[in-house]
Amino acid sequence: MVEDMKGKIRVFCRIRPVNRTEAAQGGAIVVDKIDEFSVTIETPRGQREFQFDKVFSAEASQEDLFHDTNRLIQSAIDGYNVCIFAYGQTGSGKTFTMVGDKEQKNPGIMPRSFNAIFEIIRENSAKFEFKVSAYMLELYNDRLQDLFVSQAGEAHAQTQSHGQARRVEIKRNRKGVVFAQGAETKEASSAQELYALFQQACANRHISATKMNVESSRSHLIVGIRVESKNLTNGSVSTGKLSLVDLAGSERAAKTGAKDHQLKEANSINKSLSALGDVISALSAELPHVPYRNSKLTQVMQDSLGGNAKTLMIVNISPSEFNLDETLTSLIYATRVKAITNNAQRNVESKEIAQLKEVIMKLRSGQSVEDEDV
Ligand SMILES: Nc1ncnc2c1ncn2[C@@H]1O[C@H](COP(=O)(O)OP(=O)(O)OP(=O)(O)O)[C@@H](O)[C@H]1O
Repeated sequence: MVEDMKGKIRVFCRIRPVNRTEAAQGGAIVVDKIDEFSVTIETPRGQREFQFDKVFSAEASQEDLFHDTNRLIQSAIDGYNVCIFAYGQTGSGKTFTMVGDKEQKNPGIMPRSFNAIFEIIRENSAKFEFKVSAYMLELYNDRLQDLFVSQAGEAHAQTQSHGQARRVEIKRNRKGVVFAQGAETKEASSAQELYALFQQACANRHISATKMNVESSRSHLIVGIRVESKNLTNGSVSTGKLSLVDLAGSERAAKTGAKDHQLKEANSINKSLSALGDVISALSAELPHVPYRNSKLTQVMQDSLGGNAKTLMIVNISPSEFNLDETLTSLIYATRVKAITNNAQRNVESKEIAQLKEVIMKLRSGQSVEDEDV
């Protein structure tokens, strides 16, 4: 059974507090939240106003933001394909929003989602049986890295298997849901376990960044959580996916003074983000061809943009005059995303289909099948 729900991608705008560099420069504050849905920006050519599904001021807490995000976690458990992603220039607060601060005094959407998933599971455990599994990837210079495979481990595996590192490839199933073929998927039975997996992934991300002598925030971080729930009354099985994406910064190379490998990296980030921009333009203009295949990032996000997902974009911006150009660009970009329509579908299979799939799995793995299995 598939339940359809057409809807626009929702876009939140979050303004971060003025930082020390900006304060030291003494630049003016040019961004203002004028009501719950509107933000203005003072440009040399006059004031411009932008509307979003919600605007969060610099005073908004992580709880405030999650309060408005929480419903999507329930949707993922109900069998929808959900994507939440943060977009914005470097230092605009994407990682703060998605992950939180380093000490986790102010956890962001990812750790809060882990807790919320298992809270909902606990509340429904009398009627449903749940299975939660996750994959965690980073995308750097258009290369996908499985964050459950440590760099050191991979180097070892490469020598062991004559240089054959496992490749992660982005594929789509019959229903158009994206999955990462070749990526390790790990099960978690509590929020703590899921968070421990996330920490392991972050540690591997850090190792890989150090080896390449780059900041880990120069890569895109993709966390995919699959929630399978079996209705104990009628045996139907629903499968939802929650994708949480912390994109790399969107600033121009010229301003940051990037050189050599930094330039290559900035170009690659710009390439993937501009491919994302092209996809967004094509979708918002309802063009017949959408160039998803132009980068790995757009392939990863294919089902979240114009696909079958319920998607939320959080555009993070700086309030300061110093970042005026980038902020304006981000706001224009986010406005285009708002125009994209997705067709959210709930993935539920009847008891009979779920049983048949189990039988096929057993047969494929060489197990015997009993009469009562069919
Ligand atoms: N809403 C906020 N409240 C308090 N501090 C914030 C907020 N947003 C961002 N910060 C702080 O600003 C700094 C930069 O934020 P963050 O690292 O999240 O930016 P980013 O957009 O992820 O940058 P990059 O693209 O380089 O990864 C961090 O020290 C972060 O803790």
